[in-house]
Amino acid sequence: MKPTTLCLIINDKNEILLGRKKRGFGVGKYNGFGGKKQENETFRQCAVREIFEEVSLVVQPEDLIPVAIMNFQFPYEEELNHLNYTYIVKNYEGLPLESEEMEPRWFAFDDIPFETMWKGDDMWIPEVLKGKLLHTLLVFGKDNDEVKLAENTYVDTIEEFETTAEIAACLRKG
Ligand SMILES: Nc1nc2c([nH]c(=O)n2[C@H]2C[C@H](O)[C@@H](COP(=O)(O)OP(=O)(O)OP(=O)(O)O)O2)c(=O)[nH]1
Repeated sequence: MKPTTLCLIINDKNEILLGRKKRGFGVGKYNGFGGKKQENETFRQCAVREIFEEVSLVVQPEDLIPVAIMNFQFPYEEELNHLNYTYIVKNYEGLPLESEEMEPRWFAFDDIPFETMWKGDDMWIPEVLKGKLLHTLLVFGKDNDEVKLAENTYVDTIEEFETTAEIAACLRKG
């Protein structure tokens, strides 16, 4: 199960920065910024690196606010399964720039383009934007697109671990 990160960047006008993915898995969809964690880095370091690579913003690891542990399950293509830390980011330096991977755009919270995003996003992103902390399970169908099961568990804190085994154990506890 691969470890990944996802970052929802928010400005002081209460807009969210999303990127339209230009290539690879999820191409064409708007999403937060993030990707696979490398072995030599922590989840927070991964998030900081991915934000810089994908949209040229500089974020300090301590300015990442963990808001969800996402369990993305693809039963028809299990190598796509991933456990993910999602962060909200309110402190960043620089201006968002388009990269080879992402074309960024700010959206008002009531204008998030869920119709051009991953299908389950409308059931959990609004919750974390409201300040809720979540453990979320999303199970995708045969086309790796349709959502077969979506389950939010509301939690009091997001515990941070560095191995997928520890994260999986934490999710089993609820
Ligand atoms: N918002 C959202 N993102 C999803 C969902 N399902 C899903 O796989 N993703 C995203 C999260 C990750 O950015 C990506 C899968 O991880 P990945 O590491 O293979 O893809 P990537 O191309 O973004 O990563 P990388 O090459 O930059 O490391 O897909 C979903 O339901 N909602």
